[in-house]
Amino acid sequence: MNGSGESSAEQLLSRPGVQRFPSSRLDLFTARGFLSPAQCSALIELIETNHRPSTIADYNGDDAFRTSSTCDLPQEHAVVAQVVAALSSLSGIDPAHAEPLQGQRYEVGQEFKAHTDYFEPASHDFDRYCAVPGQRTWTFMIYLNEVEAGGATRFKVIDKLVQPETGKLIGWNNRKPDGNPNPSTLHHAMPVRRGRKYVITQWYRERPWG
Ligand SMILES: O=C(O)CCC(=O)C(=O)O
Ligand SMILES: [Fe+2]
Repeated sequence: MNGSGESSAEQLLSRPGVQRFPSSRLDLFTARGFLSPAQCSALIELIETNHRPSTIADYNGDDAFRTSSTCDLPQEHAVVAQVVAALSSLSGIDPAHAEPLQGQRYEVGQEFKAHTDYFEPASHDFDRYCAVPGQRTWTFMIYLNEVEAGGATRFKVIDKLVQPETGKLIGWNNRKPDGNPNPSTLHHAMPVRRGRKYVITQWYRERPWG
């Protein structure tokens, strides 16, 4: 178990079904069927019963930048505990470094415009978000359903589009090999055009969450 919030290609690829996207600019991995349809429906139910408008760190003046709803998933719920443990076992990262697992719901027209998950080191809010747990290291996101139309995650710099699929995981390293934030992780949750989209996200930090 890794105590620095760090995973690796070797660790992730040791699990059957994990694939690496070929790119020298970014460490990006996918795994289909990481969660079962039953686990996905249980998580959708939790998101449906407890969500609020999403927010962003470092507000940029665009009220339409992130229009989804967010759910702080209850850690004591069995399926949430299972997912946290499964992601820790996949990544090799100590769950103490995990932020609380979050769910997102996107309705038709909702999106999260192009952004990176790390906090800008020079930003106003850096200390507020990172003083205790440090920077975000890895992101793991799981799609909980098939969206009728739209809702893909687009990695603009490497020109990769990931389509939502029940139980499919994507994960990436937010830093470059030298440890600095990697701008090639820029991604856009494209607007849903028909249906709804549900995802959960696990962000890991350099130090224990708290
Ligand atoms: O919903 C997606 O496809 C991406 C979500 C995302 O990038 C985020 O919540 O940081
Ligand atoms: Fe993101």
